[in-house]
Amino acid sequence: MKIIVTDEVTGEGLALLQRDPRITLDLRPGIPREELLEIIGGYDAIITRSGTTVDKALLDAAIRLKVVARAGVGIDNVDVECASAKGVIVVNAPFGNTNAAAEHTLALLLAACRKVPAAQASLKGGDWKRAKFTGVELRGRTAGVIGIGKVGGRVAARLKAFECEVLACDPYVSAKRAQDLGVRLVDLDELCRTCDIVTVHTPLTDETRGLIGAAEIARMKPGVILLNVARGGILDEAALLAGLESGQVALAAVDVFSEEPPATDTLKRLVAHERVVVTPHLGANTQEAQVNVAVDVSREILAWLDKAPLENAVNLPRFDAALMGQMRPWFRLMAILSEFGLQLMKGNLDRATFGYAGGLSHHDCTPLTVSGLAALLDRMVEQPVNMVNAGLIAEQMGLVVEEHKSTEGGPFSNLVTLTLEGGGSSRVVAGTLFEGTPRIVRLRDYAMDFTPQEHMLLLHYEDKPGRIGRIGTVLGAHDVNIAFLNLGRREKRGEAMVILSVDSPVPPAVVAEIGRETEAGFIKALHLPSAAGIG
Ligand SMILES: NC(=O)c1ccc[n+]([C@@H]2O[C@H](COP(=O)([O-])OP(=O)(O)OC[C@H]3O[C@@H](n4cnc5c(N)ncnc54)[C@H](O)[C@@H]3O)[C@@H](O)[C@H]2O)c1
Ligand SMILES: O=C(O)[C@H](O)COP(=O)(O)O
Repeated sequence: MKIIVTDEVTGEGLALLQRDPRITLDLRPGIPREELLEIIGGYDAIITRSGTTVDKALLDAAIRLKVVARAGVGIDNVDVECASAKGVIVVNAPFGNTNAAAEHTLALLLAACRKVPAAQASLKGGDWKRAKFTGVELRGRTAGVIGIGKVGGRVAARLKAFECEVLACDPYVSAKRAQDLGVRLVDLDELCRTCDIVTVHTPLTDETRGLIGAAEIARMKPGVILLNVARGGILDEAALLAGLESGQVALAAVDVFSEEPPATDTLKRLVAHERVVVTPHLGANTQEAQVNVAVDVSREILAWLDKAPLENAVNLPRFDAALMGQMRPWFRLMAILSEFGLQLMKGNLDRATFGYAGGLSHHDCTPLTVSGLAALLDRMVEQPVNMVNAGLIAEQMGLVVEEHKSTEGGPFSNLVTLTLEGGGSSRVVAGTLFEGTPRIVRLRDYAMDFTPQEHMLLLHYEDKPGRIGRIGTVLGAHDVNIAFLNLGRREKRGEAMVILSVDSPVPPAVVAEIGRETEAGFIKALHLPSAAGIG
């Protein structure tokens, strides 16, 4: 696996990858965009921070790319939708820099309140001035935290330690979350009207862009203190500058900008404003956080290589790690059933129904459905399909996907049934695991029992003496060795479903000959790479 690292990601955290003989790691922090576009096609994974824009143009050029790993939490620099459509997994490190960002928020707030940067510059410049740098205290003030997720929650707790009354606005958290943090949940309007300090800690989304703009600032208390250590643009920068210039905003602290580095006139004036404390997106820049996030994304990449569950994939359906662990042995059966069913289909596939019976039905079987669907579609469409893009591709194709559950598995403690419908017909194939090995136990309405193999021959005919002998004779005459045979039928001399596994592919002419010899109503040679553990 070839991995390119395009931002400053600490080597200590990447050691896990460097030690792995399967991996070649190219450290190219700060690589110019044009050069990256030229070489990205040779890489399987990219590790970034906020400094690299992983947009459609980059993803289009990244023909080999499997994983985008963001060594940090914010993924607004990654076109996740485009990555998903291409089946590229996007992972991040959502927890590793939380504390660093929360501490930095408080560092900036205190620095702004006590005029630390200006006082330091004055002293280092040779002055000894004190009155000019008289500050304000946090104790007794009302602070409003917008977004009480991982960072905002920690900021709220720290503000309380400074004896602030803390209000929070977050429409997506439970009352219990606010209660546990000891903060009062209010709406944005009340927060704006009542707080002395307002700090934003939401992700940057269409909903939060400009969440605090001119109208909100105008509603705030004169002399309000504003902070943005989340993402540039949540706190509208032009409105903030106007608020500072009018005196409505007394102090501000900004770590993040809508354009980094800040280049527009507004941003330059904001950075230069004497009542603003600024840092160049340093919220996550602690030694601890940088090791954390680098280790976290390295683990995710190794998990991907080992086909183990990913914990922080942002565009994989989110499954509990324990559930994925339990479901993993079933993935191969899902691939086999899908491949088997699809090879029996005649027309276009309109509907795929995944049925789970017995013990399995007590679990969330979505991982199985998604992996079965991915296996189906991977054989139907040209682009690679995996659990990331399977749902999207099914939707684009107009394929109806259904899941049914029943506690009743008949003689089986667990049973998976795949029904494929299309072109006016349907195909049913069911299987289970015996001691961890996939077995097919039903074809259409015939009870069967066989371990699927790479090369198989399936026939349906009227059961008469000598037919199996003829199959053996024809195959023998063409040097095709039979490994196993299983026959399913409902009554003596009735119709029979016969499946044979053979050591080598059965040529089409031999298939036709067996069909004639046995007067088969249906005969098909099947090739199941997934049964051989391939694909
Ligand atoms: N400056 C830095 O270096 C740095 C470091 C870490 C995180 N961050 C940024 O901090 C922000 C928060 O990160 P996090 O890990 O706490 O994320 P998180 O997902 O844990 O929390 C975000 C919270 O915002 C809330 N939210 C979403 N939309 C909202 C809205 N319209 N109004 C109010 N609340 C809303 C969510 O419900 C959630 O509770 C992100 O933007 C992240 O990128 C910056
Ligand atoms: O989203 C994040 O994790 C923080 O903003 C940190 O970004 P960075 O990794 O570019 O410092």
